[in-house]
Order: sequence, then structure tokens, then C-alpha cells
Amino acid sequence: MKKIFYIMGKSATGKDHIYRALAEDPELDLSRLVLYTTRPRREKEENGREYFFTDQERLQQLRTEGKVIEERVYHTVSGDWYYFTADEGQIDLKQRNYLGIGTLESYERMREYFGGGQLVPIYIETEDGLRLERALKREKKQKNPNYEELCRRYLADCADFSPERITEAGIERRFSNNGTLEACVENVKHYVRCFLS
Ligand SMILES: Nc1ncnc2c1ncn2[C@@H]1O[C@H](COP(=O)(O)OP(=O)(O)OP(=O)(O)O)[C@@H](O)[C@H]1O
Repeated sequence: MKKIFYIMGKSATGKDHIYRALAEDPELDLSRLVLYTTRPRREKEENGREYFFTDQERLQQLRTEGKVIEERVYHTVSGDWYYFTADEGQIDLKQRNYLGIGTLESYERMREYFGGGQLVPIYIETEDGLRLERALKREKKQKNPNYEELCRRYLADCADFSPERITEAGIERRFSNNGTLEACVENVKHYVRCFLS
């Protein structure tokens, strides 16, 4: 059986960038495990690339069909945003290795669904001050910056990724993204390769 490499970390730790670097490496040959979300599409995002952009009606339909593996909701200042993973037959662990991104909770649900041996956690860390700076810089570039939401997420991260929760989820290895993105990506790739050989 193949593996699902699952990237996690607080907001603005660099998950999306690391995900992209791994997904675009032909040597690793990882298939993207694309999540679904009901949140509005951001500029430059494409349906089916970052997420499948959907709505609550479709989510309910998939729930009824028993196809939702895990789901979470964020009560944002712009309304409730759902993020979920659905198994519509596209995940074939006999043939392919996958790359996913999510929270500690979704990681735990995935592990229950696919089995512990299939999931490889990749936990990314960035020092809090640096992370806030990067988050703010990123938000400023948006057409309609949402600083209230940025702050809400930043504070929520402390509880969602408390040291106790990280230990509880069985995360042992951590990857620092305090330096250059390239250095962090290289460390992660090195780790992933160990499972592919
Ligand atoms: N090593 C780095 N050095 C400088 N800037 C970085 C580094 N890594 C990431 N960034 C920048 O930090 C910001 C956050 O990165 P990214 O969007 O990949 O984080 P994320 O963890 O996916 O965030 P979120 O969970 O909030 O969507 C981006 O603007 C990115 O360009």
C-alpha cells in the first residue's frame, strides 16, 4: 500500500507553498488530495487546484451518500466556511502516493479512515512573530484584505495547535520554516523520499 503525506501547521506557516513544491516535483510523483471548501475563492485560486469550491447543499448531499471522510467548519466573520475531504472513488492507495493538507483533527479522521500505516504527518512550524508578519504581508496583497479574520485565525491557532493536541495526534517530527522556503522544502522532500524508496 502507498502513503498519504499530510501537511499540517498553523496559519501562514508556509503549508501551501510547501505543498505546491512537493506536488510539482516529478521525482516524488505525488497525487494531490484536493479538499472541498465552501469558502469563497481567493484571487488566483482555481477550482480543483487549491480546492474544489462548492456549497453547503452539495456538502449535505455527499454526507447523505456517506462520502465525507472528515469535515470542519470555521465560524468566520464572513460566515461559516466548511472544509472537507470526500471519497468519491478518486483515492487509490494501491496505485498512488498522495499529498494532502489539513488540520490535526482532519489528520486524525484520515488516519481512522485509511489506517495509521498509510498516513505520514508533515508538521510545519514558523516562529509566531515571523508568522504574523508573513500573514499580514500576504493579506495586504489581497484586493479586500480581511484583517479581522487574520486575527481570529491567528488566535484560534494557539488552541487548535496546542502542544497537548500535537502530542495527542501522535506528531513527533516537526519541520521549521523560519529560514528560507527552499531550505524547508528540501528538508521535507528528503523525509518524503525515505518512504518512497
Ligand atoms: N520561508 C519563508 N520565507 C518568507 N516568506 C515565506 C516563507 N514561507 C512562506 N512564506 C510566505 O508566508 C505566507 C504564508 O505562506 P502560505 O500561504 O504558504 O501559508 P499557509 O500555511 O498555507 O497559510 P494558511 O493556512 O493561512 O492558508 C505567504 O505569503 C508566503 O509567501
